[in-house]
Amino acid sequence: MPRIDHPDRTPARPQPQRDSVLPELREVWWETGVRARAQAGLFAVFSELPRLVWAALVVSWRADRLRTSVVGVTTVGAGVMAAFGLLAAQRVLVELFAGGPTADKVLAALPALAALAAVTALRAGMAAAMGYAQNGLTPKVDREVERGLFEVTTAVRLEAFDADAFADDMERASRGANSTTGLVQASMNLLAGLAGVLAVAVAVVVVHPLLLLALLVATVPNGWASLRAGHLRYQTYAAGSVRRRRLWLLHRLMAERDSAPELRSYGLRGFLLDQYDRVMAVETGIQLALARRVTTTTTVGAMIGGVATAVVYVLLGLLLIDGQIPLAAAATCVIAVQSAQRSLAVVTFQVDRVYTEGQHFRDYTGFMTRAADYLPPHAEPAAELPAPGRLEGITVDAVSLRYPDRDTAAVDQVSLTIEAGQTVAFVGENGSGKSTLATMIVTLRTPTSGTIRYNGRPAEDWGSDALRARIGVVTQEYHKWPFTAATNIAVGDITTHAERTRIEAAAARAVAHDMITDLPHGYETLLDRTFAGGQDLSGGQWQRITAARGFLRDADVLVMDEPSSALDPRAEDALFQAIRDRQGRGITILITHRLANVRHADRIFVLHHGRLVESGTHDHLMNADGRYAELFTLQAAGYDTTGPAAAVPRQTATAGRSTP
Ligand SMILES: Nc1ncnc2c1ncn2[C@@H]1O[C@H](COP(=O)(O)OP(=O)(O)OP(=O)(O)O)[C@@H](O)[C@H]1O
Repeated sequence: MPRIDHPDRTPARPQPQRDSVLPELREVWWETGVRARAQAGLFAVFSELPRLVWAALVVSWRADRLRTSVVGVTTVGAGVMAAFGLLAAQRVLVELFAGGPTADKVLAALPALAALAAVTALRAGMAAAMGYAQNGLTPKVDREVERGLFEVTTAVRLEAFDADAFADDMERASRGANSTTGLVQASMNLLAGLAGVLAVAVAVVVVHPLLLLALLVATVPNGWASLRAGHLRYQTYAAGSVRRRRLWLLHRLMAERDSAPELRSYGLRGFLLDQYDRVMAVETGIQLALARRVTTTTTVGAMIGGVATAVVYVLLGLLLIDGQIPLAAAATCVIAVQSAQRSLAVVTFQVDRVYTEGQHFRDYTGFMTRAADYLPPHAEPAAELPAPGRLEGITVDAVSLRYPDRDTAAVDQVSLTIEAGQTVAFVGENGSGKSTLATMIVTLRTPTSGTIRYNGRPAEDWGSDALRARIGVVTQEYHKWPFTAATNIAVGDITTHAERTRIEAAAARAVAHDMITDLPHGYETLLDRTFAGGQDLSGGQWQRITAARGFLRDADVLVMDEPSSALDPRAEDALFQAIRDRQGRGITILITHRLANVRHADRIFVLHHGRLVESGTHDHLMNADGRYAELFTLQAAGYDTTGPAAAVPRQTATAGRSTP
C-alpha cells in the first residue's frame, strides 16, 4: 500500500503501480486518501459516525429549521411511543394470562388494549409527519449545499483551475454535494432506528432486567454481520474509484458527440470497446469476490444470530418453568426480540449509509475549506473600493507568472506601457506567453511578481467588478454557451441586459449579423445540438459570435486573442477593419499570428520564452531586422508568388533587440 502522509492534501504525485493488469488505471492523489479511510477498519466507521451525523444535522438546520425540528421531535416521539407500545402490549398479556374467566380477562385488558391502539396510532402519525418533513427537507438541503458549492466554484481565482488536484477535488465535491441529502436522511433514519432500539431496551428492562441480556445476545450477531458487509461494500467502492473514473471516461468517449467524428475516422471503435472489456473484466471479478465475502459474512451472522435466538428462547423456557419470570414477561421478550431485530436492521443499514454518504460529504466540506485559499484576496465588499474612471493607461511593471508545477516562468519580468487610444499587438511563437500576459492584464490571473497599474493604481486598489466592467475580452478558448445566438452575444455584457439593437450592431461589426439571420430562428436560434431544434455552427461562425461578444461592451480596453484563426479572408478583413475603428477611441490589445493584421498597430510587443524581446511599430521592427522581421518575412514569403527563391526563410533569429 502506498505511504500516505496527508491524505487530503497530498499533491498529484504518481503512486506506485498496484494494478499490473491495467497500467492505465493509475491512482490519483485523492484516491489514496479515500482508500486510507476505507481501510481504517470497522472501528473507524463508528468513531466517525457522531461527527458525520452532527454535520448532517447542522446542514439540515441551516436549510430549514422548522422541518428539522419536526423530524427531531417526531424521531424522539416515535421512539418513546415504541417503548410505551411494548409496555402496553406487556400489560395486555399480563391481563390475558391472569387467572379467572376469559370474558373478565378481556375486559381487564381493555384499557391496556386501548392504550396500545392509541400509542400505535400516534406512532404511525409521527412516522407520517417525519416522512413529510424529510421529503420537504430534501430540495432545501440540495439547494443549500449546491448553491454553496457554485458560489465557491464561480468565485475562485482562475489559478485554481491550473492545479490538477483542485479540479479533481472539485469533481468529488460535486459528488459529495449530491450525497448530502442522503447523509441527512440516513442520519435521521439512524437516529430514529436508535430511538427504536433504545425504546425496546428500556421497555424490556422495565419488564425484567435479565431480558436485556437476552435481547443483546439475540440481536448483536446479525447487527455485526450487516455492518461488516456494509463496510466491505464501501471498501470495494473506495478501491474501485479508478476503475469507475476510467469507465466514465470511456462512456464519454464512446457515447458523446465531441469524440464521435474522430472515433469513426480513425476506426477507434474496437480499441475503445477492448479497453471497456478490460476494465469490466477486472470490475466483474472484484464484484464477484465482494458478493462472496458479503454472503459469507451475512450467512455466518445469520447462523450465529439464529443459534443465539434459539438459546434465548430455551433460556426463557427454563426461566418460565423455574417460575423466575411470568409468562407475560416471556411473551413480551419474544415480541421485543423481534422488534429489536427490526430496529437493529434499520440501524445497521443506516450506519452503512451514513458512513458511505458521509465520506462523500467529507469531500465536499474538505473542498469548501481548501477552496478558500483560492478566493480573491479582498475580503471586504468590492463596493467599498473606488471604481476607476475611463481607463486611460495600463502600465505593466516587471510582471512574471509561473504556472504551478512548471520550472520556467510563462511570463518573465515583462514591463510595458499602453496609452489611451492605442492599438497594440502581442506577437511571438507558440507558448511565448502572449495569452498569459493578456489574462493578467484583464485581471483574470494575478502575477506571481510585479505589478500592473490601471490609471496609475494596481488592480487591488480598484473595485474588481468595476474594473472588469471596463475591460472586454475575446479569448482564444472561447466558450459555446448553450443558449440562443442573441444570448451568446449578450453574455459579453450580461449586466446591462443589452437590447436587440445593440446586439445586432455588435454582430454586424463582427461580420456575424447575416449569418445569424440565416439561422432557422435568427437571433432566437438555440445554439446547442443536444436540445430539440438546437443548431451548431462552424468554427468560423462561432468565432464571429465570440468577436461580437467582445464588441458588445464598448469597453475602454478590448483584448482579442486570436480572434480570426478560423475566419475566411473576407470575414477576417472585415473584422480587423472593425478593430482598427477603435484606434484612437479605446485601448485594443491584439494577439494574432497573422502578422499582416498587426501592421497598423501603434506598438507591437514581441515575446519569446516569456520575455519581452522587441517592441516598436511595424516599420521600426522591420528595420531592426530582429525576431519580428524574421517571423513577418517568413509568413509573407508564403504569399510571394514570384518564385521559390523569394520564399527562402532566414536561418538566424535575433533575440533581445528592442527599438523605440
Ligand atoms: N494553464 C496552464 N498551466 C500550465 N502551463 C500553462 C498554462 N497555460 C499556458 N501554459 C504554459 O505557459 C506558456 C505560455 O503559454 P501561453 O498560452 O501564454 O502562450 P501563447 O504565446 O499565448 O501561445 P499560443 O501562440 O500557442 O497561443 C506555455 O509554455 C504553456 O505551455
